[in-house]
Amino acid sequence: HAPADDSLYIGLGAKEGIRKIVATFVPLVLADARIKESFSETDIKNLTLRLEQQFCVLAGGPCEYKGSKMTEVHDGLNVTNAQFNALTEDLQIAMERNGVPSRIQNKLVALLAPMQRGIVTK
Ligand code: HEM
Repeated sequence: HAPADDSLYIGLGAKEGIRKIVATFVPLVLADARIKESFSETDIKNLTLRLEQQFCVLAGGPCEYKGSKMTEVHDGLNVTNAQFNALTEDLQIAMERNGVPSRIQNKLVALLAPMQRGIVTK
């Protein structure tokens, strides 16, 4: 079969680029008054690792996501659309700060959008 399209993965800076984006993203989330409360009992090291894996897989990179299903993880957190948008905004800021072109930023955000249905429960 045809090789996987890894142009987004490359655009994000491959494994090291994704690591840096997540390393910027997580502290932004934890400082964001709109959503930080949700993460008060979260294992941040685990969250960081899972986000790296998930973004890598979504971008077409050579990774495996070994976390839980999005519906299971976020069930009971009462996540709102506004919170989903706040988190997405933080991700865009994180990508911006790491020099990711907006065309590439938009591609990752577009891949996250369909997850909204499984994450937002309120
Ligand atoms: C595109 C949107 C989102 C994505 C891709 C995403 C992705 C993830 C991933 C990969 C994990 C780790 C799963 C694991 O440990 O196995 C996680 C955990 C978590 N997410 Fe999200 N998430 C999103 C939106 C949100 C929003 C909007 C909130 C709340 C404001 C939220 C709150 C949490 C919390 C609290 C945890 C940790 C749960 C725990 O420790 O049990 N997430 N998320």
